[in-house]
Amino acid sequence: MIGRLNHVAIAVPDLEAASAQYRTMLGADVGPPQDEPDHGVTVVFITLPNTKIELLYPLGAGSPIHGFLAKNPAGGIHHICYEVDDLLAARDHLLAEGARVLGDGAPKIGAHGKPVLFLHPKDFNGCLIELEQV
Ligand SMILES: C[C@@H](C(=O)O)C(=O)SCCNC(=O)CCNC(=O)[C@H](O)C(C)(C)COP(=O)(O)OP(=O)(O)OC[C@H]1O[C@@H](n2cnc3c(N)ncnc32)[C@H](O)[C@@H]1OP(=O)(O)O
Ligand SMILES: [Co+2]
Repeated sequence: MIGRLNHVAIAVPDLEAASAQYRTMLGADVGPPQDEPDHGVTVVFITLPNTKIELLYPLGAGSPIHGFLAKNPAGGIHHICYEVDDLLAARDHLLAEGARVLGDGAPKIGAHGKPVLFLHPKDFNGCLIELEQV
């Protein structure tokens, strides 16, 4: 069911510093900050030859990454995103298997303009999973 790795997301305490570090120290192709108010985050995408890195910074008081950054003040890997062909079929399969789909179960439009869903980290070995329909 899951296909390619779309991105690995890293929550960071300073988006500008992290962007500059990837650009100058690691020599990466770093995009501009992009506010995602529906998701409560500002994101910066870094394009690698085989996948993307998503730097995450909280946006607004209700950001879902506030708790994570409080527990990990230096930042840390926040989620990984796998591509799927049919997000609703994937969701229904996962629910039938007993996995928890976060939020109300309805896909939201993600940072790439495609529908996304998140799966509870406690159901997947401590790793928050995002599924993106491609
Ligand atoms: C723009 C878009 C895109 O790419 O298109 C994005 O990625 S938006 C990316 C941001 N959006 C999201 O993350 C949406 C889905 N996320 C959520 O709904 C939330 O962040 C939850 C995953 C439910 C966590 O919420 P919250 O931190 O309030 O819950 P909590 O403190 O009660 O945490 C429950 C337990 O899960 C752990 N926990 C929390 N966040 C975690 C993470 N990212 N990875 C692994 N474990 C995590 C906590 O340490 C805690 O474990 P212990 O009990 O053992 O201490
Ligand atoms: Co993401």
